[in-house]
Amino acid sequence: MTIASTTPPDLELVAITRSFNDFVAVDGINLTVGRGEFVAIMGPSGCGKTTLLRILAGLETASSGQLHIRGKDVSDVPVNLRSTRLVWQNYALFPHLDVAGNIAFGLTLKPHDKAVVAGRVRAMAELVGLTDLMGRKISQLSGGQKQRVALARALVTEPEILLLDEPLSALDAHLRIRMQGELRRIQQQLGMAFIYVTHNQVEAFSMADRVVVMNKGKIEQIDAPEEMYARPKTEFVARFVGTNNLFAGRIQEVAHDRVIVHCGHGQVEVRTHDSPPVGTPVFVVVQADKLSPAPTGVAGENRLDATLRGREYAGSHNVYLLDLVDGTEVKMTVPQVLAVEINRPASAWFSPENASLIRGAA
Ligand SMILES: Nc1ncnc2c1ncn2[C@@H]1O[C@H](COP(=O)(O)OP(=O)(O)OP(=O)(O)O)[C@@H](O)[C@H]1O
Repeated sequence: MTIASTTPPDLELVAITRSFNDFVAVDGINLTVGRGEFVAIMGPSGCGKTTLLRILAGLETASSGQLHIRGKDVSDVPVNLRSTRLVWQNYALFPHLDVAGNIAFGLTLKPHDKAVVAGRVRAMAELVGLTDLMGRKISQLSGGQKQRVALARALVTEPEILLLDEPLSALDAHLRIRMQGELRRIQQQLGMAFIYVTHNQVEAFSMADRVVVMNKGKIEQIDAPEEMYARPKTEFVARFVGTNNLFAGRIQEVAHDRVIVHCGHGQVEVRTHDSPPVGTPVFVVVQADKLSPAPTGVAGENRLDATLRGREYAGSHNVYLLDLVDGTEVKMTVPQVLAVEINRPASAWFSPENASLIRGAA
């Protein structure tokens, strides 16, 4: 008889909650992170991202719930014995030590053979691209180089999971994009799970295998970036992620995959096999880049007759702000400049295939 061996996930959170007096900062979080997965956590300021990361690092204790790393309950394991390491934006490097000394620091906390330390430091320096700077003082490094040192110092201890709290936010836009690619390469090379807290959606969506959106201490949605972007599941996520338009209405008719929604400005058709029943309040969600200018005076499906309120020039595209008759504000993103004046009528339309439904408030 053979016993099936199952590999436990790198991380498993079960109903993790953290309260500060009466205030619940992290509220019943359930999350499983598979082996070597890159998970980004996003959410507005104060939603509990950092508190959650600190609980994983052992810097904060959960009020209740269970925390397993590779199948072991580590809820009571102190920070210095956790197999997690935290990297954050204020590198917290030692100015009196050089690059090599900073990287080696993590290893000096436990007894290690000198040759082993030197070998591991060299390997980490190579991994993060610091080999030529080992003798430099920290004050002689750029922001990007300092972040590499902080990363190497965390990785040299061979954690099972790396936790990153806004690690790139102190870098300029150009360097940030470069470091995003570097971080992803390092993560894949090591096959290590990364839990990455960021305010930056582009960063989260371009790097992560899955994105977690938090709101008021709870998880709103966990999904692959493409899925989260194309099919937000709650009103909060639809408003938080990307540039979505939301039209409030009620399901009026359902016929196979053809769903008619009665909205404040008129009827909208959506193609979906997954419609709630007639009468249900919903939001029709359409991304701003799925709207196109509609010719004037031509009737058509999902036509939005509006007034142009403004235009924002965004380099590669233009964002047009439209007001519908019921006051709903709409954003339309198009590459071209339209021949329409502010405060004059403008029309847009979208295909029923490019709209999705989420449940609205009852
Ligand atoms: N030690 C503490 N005592 C009391 N309240 C706290 C404490 N630590 C955090 N909080 C509160 O818990 C909530 C969540 O804070 P947290 O730092 O986790 O949010 P965040 O999502 O990381 O925010 P930001 O994006 O601004 O860093 C906030 O309202 C914060 O004020």
